[in-house]
Amino acid sequence: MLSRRWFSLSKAHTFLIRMLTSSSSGSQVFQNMEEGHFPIHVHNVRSRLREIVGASTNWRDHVQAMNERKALHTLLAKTQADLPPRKMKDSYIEVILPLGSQPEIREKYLNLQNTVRFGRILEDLDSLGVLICYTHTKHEATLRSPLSIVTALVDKIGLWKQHIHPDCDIKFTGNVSWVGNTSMEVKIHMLQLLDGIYCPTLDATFVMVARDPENKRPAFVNPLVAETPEEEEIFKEGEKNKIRRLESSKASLLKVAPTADERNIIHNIFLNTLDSRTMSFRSRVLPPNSVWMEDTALKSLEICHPQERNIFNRIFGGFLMRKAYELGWATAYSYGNSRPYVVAVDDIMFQKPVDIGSLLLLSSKVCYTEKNNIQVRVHSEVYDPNTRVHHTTNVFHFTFMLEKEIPDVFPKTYGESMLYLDGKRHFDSSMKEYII
Ligand SMILES: CCCCCCCCCCCCCC(=O)SCCNC(=O)CCNC(=O)[C@H](O)C(C)(C)COP(=O)(O)OP(=O)(O)OC[C@H]1O[C@@H](n2cnc3c(N)ncnc32)[C@H](O)[C@@H]1OP(=O)(O)O
Repeated sequence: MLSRRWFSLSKAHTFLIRMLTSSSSGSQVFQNMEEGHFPIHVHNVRSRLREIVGASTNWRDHVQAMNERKALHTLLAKTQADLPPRKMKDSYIEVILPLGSQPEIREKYLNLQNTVRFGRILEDLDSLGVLICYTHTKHEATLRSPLSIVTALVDKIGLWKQHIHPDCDIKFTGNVSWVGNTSMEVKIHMLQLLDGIYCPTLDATFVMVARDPENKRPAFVNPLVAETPEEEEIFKEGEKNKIRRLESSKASLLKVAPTADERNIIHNIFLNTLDSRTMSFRSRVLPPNSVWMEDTALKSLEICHPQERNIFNRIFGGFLMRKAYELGWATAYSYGNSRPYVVAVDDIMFQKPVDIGSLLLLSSKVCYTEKNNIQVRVHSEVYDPNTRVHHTTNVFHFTFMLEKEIPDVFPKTYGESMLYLDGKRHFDSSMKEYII
């Protein structure tokens, strides 16, 4: 049996979890229920989003629906100061996924190991994150929002439970936790009803960006005010997250050389994989119980049909995450020959929207291993067969844990060595918060 311990929670985070677990009915951080807000059924999240944006339910009407949105330009604020400030509780939402009380919805979420398909949870988190942002930016006077709110980044998703049960109710709670000029950080918690108590199962942090009605330019969002010291702390954490993201982007291995320690790691790998019988820098041998990174690759192709569209007639970010996750899971499974459990997802940047009709190529590799843990990277790009041009749309990072010991992965080329170091950075950052 694998053991995982809850570890290193920030003060603000501990506060939220304490509040969320304090009663069997799942008492809220905010008292919105008293003000007439009830939990939303998960099925209604998408229909609410459609209503807010005025999206078509039939693909044949999508051009007309988008044209109607153009008229909403007049509702955009000229400056952020023109928009009324919001509190954290204003965007607080609870959503119920009643896997226990409504068995008919289980099948969509079920996997062969009799647990919940994590890819489906990723989809729900993404839709909910967007709904939370629309609630924050709600304009009392208008039904339709002029904003197109898109997912820019999945900063981190961490799991506290190894199993998500397919027959127990799930509750998601979340709110906007930090706001910039046009971007919003959203924190979502997922809890599962076990023996009458909602237990923390997963925490997620997303960054969403508001754009104009045609999704062409950034648009201002309402400022956020913190009401209590706890909320101030949550807001400060959002500020720190932004700085951390900027710093790690500056230190990206695509821009700067590895650190001295990292260079040593790579050189040691190089020395350990040289054939000592030859006096050559070219002949490489794989140490026992290890695998070359190039031999871990799996690929898949998706044709992006209208069915997978989001409310802005582009491909739904949750769908992209589910597909990438499932390929990443299969990569970890075939590498380790035993069932992988997802531990963390981090730093999924949505660099470019994916158009309907695109050919989406996903390629996955094991890029770092430590004990029985595997770090998998999935690269996604769209390919235009007419021009033969490729565009990267996302890079996904998944941390898995396996029940059995696994072989070590070894990079062979310089490029693979950078993937190895990048994988190690993501793994180490996940491990700061989660002990496996
Ligand atoms: C219709 C029926 C179907 C129904 C189905 C319903 C399903 C439900 C669907 C629900 C919908 C589900 C949702 C979906 O499916 S959304 C689909 C998935 N997401 C995308 O396609 C987005 C693709 N990416 C882009 O379009 C651009 O890269 C964006 C727009 C994101 C940024 O563009 P650009 O780089 O040019 O932006 P900027 O320089 O002007 O900066 C603007 C602001 O953005 C901040 N920023 C930028 N990047 C990041 C980052 N990585 N981390 C943190 N922050 C970031 C930046 O700091 C600044 O903030 P601020 O300083 O202003 O505060």
